[in-house]
Amino acid sequence: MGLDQISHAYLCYCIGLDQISHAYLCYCIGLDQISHAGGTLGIWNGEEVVVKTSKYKVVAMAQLLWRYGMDIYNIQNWVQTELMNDFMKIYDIQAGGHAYTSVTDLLAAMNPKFVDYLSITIKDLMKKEGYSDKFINEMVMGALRTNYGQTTDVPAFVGVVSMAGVDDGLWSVKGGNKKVPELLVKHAKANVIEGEVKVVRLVEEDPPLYEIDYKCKNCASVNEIKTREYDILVVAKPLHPDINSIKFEGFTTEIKNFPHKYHVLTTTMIKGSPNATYFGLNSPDDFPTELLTGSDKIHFNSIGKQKSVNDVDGTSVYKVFTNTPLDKEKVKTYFNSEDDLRMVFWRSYPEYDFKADSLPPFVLHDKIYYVNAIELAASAMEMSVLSAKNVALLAHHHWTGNLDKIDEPFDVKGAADKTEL
Ligand SMILES: CC(C)=CCC/C(C)=C/CC/C(C)=C/CSC[C@H](N)C(=O)O
Repeated sequence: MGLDQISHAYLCYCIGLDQISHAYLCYCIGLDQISHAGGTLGIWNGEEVVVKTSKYKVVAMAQLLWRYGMDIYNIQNWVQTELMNDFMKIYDIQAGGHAYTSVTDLLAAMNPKFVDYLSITIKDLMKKEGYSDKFINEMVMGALRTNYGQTTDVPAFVGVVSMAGVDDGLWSVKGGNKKVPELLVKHAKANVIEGEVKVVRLVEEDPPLYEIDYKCKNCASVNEIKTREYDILVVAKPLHPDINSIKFEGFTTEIKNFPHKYHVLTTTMIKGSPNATYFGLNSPDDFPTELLTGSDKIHFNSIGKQKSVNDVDGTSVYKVFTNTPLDKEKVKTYFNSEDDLRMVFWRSYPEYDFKADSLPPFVLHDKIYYVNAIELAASAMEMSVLSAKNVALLAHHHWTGNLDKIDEPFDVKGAADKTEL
């Protein structure tokens, strides 16, 4: 999961407080919001900024209507209203205790169309829906390059999530996204043991008993290996050969890594001033808050002006996403001055270059669960949250034998009568 600075209010839902305003819930667990309203958007085609919006919402809408016609209005009705409402059904579904063993069944419970969206590209789907090439090649491509470092050839589900990720109403968590897991751990009163799991061993079969060997982080000897026993395990790390170092031992059916590739992204944070001349702008102040790019021929994916996690102004920090490392020459091209620069290479999310019709399951073995199965449909912290809740419900139902809540199609209309968790 790539943790971006932007997130949706309903994240807070995952601690099980629902049905009231999500912003209020964030407040309840001690999370404040930072608004990103008043930001501007630009699209760079490699030669010029083809569109740059005003900080005033009405003017910005008029500018986008001028360039993209009704597509800009239709996308809001379709993604931000229609599909988002379907997506939000998951909160009623999970409040009713329903859980799913496969990603496709979980998506189908929100809207069966979401499953179809795994096997058509966003480009083809949007063409079918009547969107223009200009809109797809600039706006949809720009959103995908900034959110996933990829193009409009990705499956449509991750494509629509990406479009939701450039919505005007996004906000970020004051203090940084790290506050979310920190507070969840606190509210769950979990006993956190810091260490790196090396081996998962099946020691007894029915009911299963697992032994974990882990490299202890805070032990006197750094390389000390400790062992503990568990009845239920949750894997929340991609099972991919480049990322995973956990060995599964003693299983009759082997637990293997999955073959899907992860996208290697370079994120460079630069404290400085953008080179207005290079981008054909009058001054660095004209640089848009978020500059997207409309082609995979352009070296950078996006440049975004960052808001401090503590909501203080005037930081002049820009985040540059590139698919290859950003060298000194390119930094000089894009920026006039550079007071500080930090660069990270990381496997940020899956490479969505496959037909997503054979996704990993949520259940790897009796009472071993896999949260990361969801990110092959779409990576986002909101997706991880609902996957985590699904896995928690599955574990609870398997433990208590409440199997009729698993993989049952869900009637959203009757949801209100059924909530019981
Ligand atoms: C419209 C539909 C079907 C769903 C939208 C709900 C949703 C998951 C919104 C998240 C949008 C968002 C903030 C995306 C950011 S991109 C993800 C990021 N690169 C990551 O890997 O976490």
